[in-house]
Amino acid sequence: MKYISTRGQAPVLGFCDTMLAGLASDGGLYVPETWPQFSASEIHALRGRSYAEIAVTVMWPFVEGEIDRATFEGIVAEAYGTFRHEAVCPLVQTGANEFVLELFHGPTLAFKDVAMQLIGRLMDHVLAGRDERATIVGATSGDTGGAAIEAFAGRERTDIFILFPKGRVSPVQQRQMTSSTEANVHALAIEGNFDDCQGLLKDMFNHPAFRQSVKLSGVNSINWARIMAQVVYYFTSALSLGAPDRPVSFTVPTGNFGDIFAGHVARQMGLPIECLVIATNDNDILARTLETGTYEMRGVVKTTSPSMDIQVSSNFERLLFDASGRKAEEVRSAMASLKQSSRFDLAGQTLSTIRAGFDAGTAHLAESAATIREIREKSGYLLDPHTAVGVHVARQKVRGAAPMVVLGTAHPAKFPEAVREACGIEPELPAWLGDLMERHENFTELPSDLKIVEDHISRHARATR
Ligand SMILES: Cc1ncc(COP(=O)(O)O)c(C=O)c1O
Ligand SMILES: N[C@@H](CCOP(=O)(O)O)C(=O)O
Repeated sequence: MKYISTRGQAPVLGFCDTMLAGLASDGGLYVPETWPQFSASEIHALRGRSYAEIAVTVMWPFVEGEIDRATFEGIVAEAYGTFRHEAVCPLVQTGANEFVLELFHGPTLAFKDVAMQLIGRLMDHVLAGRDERATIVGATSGDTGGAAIEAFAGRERTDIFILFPKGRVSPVQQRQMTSSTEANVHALAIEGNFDDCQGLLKDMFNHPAFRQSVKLSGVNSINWARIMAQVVYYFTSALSLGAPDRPVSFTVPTGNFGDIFAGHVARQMGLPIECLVIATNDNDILARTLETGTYEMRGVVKTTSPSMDIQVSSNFERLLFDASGRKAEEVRSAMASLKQSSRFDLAGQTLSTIRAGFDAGTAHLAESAATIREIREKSGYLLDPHTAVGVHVARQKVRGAAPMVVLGTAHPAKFPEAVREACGIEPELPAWLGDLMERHENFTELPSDLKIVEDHISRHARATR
């Protein structure tokens, strides 16, 4: 498979170079040249297979020709062997026709583990084959950082620097990022919000001298490999609920639009998905965009679902590209307008295409707290505040007979305060993470200043030596 940039002005790359590049050199995001197709009978044949087997089949067209099949199978089996549930991503029924897809059985209790556990191993494999090193820089609103650190800690060929917004992540999320004892891990607390961290990251990618000198690579969902790994659980869950004979809908708690874009990819590949519902918290830029046709940034509001406190939703660019009929000039003009005036208008046809496949809704603070309480009372199930945003929105959007799957993006114990305030119960960390909050913290505080952050990374990255 070859990969092209959404802005149409970067070199066409194979899978390994796309994964190592992270962001395209023209500032765009890489997407596959075409969507692989799975027929109904090919999807049917996946029924009853293990998560790892389905993962290999679904991802193979994206990596074929670049990684040997047996090696890929070994890497996938090892990655999902780290999950503490035999099904890897199990489904739990929470309502009459409503299910939560638990994506938080990995090492850091967040859906990010699904992709990170794979990418850490894939990158190692590719870098070893080339005898190269890389410097991974990531921006996080809380969960990506912990999952990336867990996946890359102690790896010989990479150093990892994670930029997180100081004071805006939960204490559990912070400790997951700051308590590693490995020398290749660097947690950086940035004065600002997640958008500032992501802005710094994109500026580093758009700075060729720095990018080259540290051999910059990224593991945010701007990296295609992240999306590829997340496509798999749409297949596994839909299969469990009767696909391909019965369509399924998904509601996805959304911030950077990576997780829901993976659902779009699954649908483009042939999985019968009726509707993809975007669920936002009070940072509702995407819900407003679908309603008004204008993507317009406002300030970031602090909520109880901090990982979704985002305004610049990077992967929306990938959807824009696809929904416009893959017109790179339309994407370039939208992104130029966003940079200049913090807004852009969607072209009429692009907006209609998006509205045909997606719906969107918002859960305000009190609504997500009420949802945690209500589900706990009625079914005994404890939601984290991000998943609660999803369940609240899903319940406003139910239509037709298709089962509604809400993506359960984090374990409630990552956000004990918000859960306790909502329903009076303080969720506990699993025993194997029981000492997390006693572990020693190690991080560096930096201002939101590109030069200062780049200098810090250059001084500590081994790839520069
Ligand atoms: C717990 C949780 N839920 C939802 C999201 C939103 O996912 P995405 O950024 O892929 O839209 C995130 C962050 O990415 C998260 O950490
Ligand atoms: N919510 C995310 C923000 C970054 O998202 P990513 O999917 O692009 O890595 C987080 O938890 O950091």
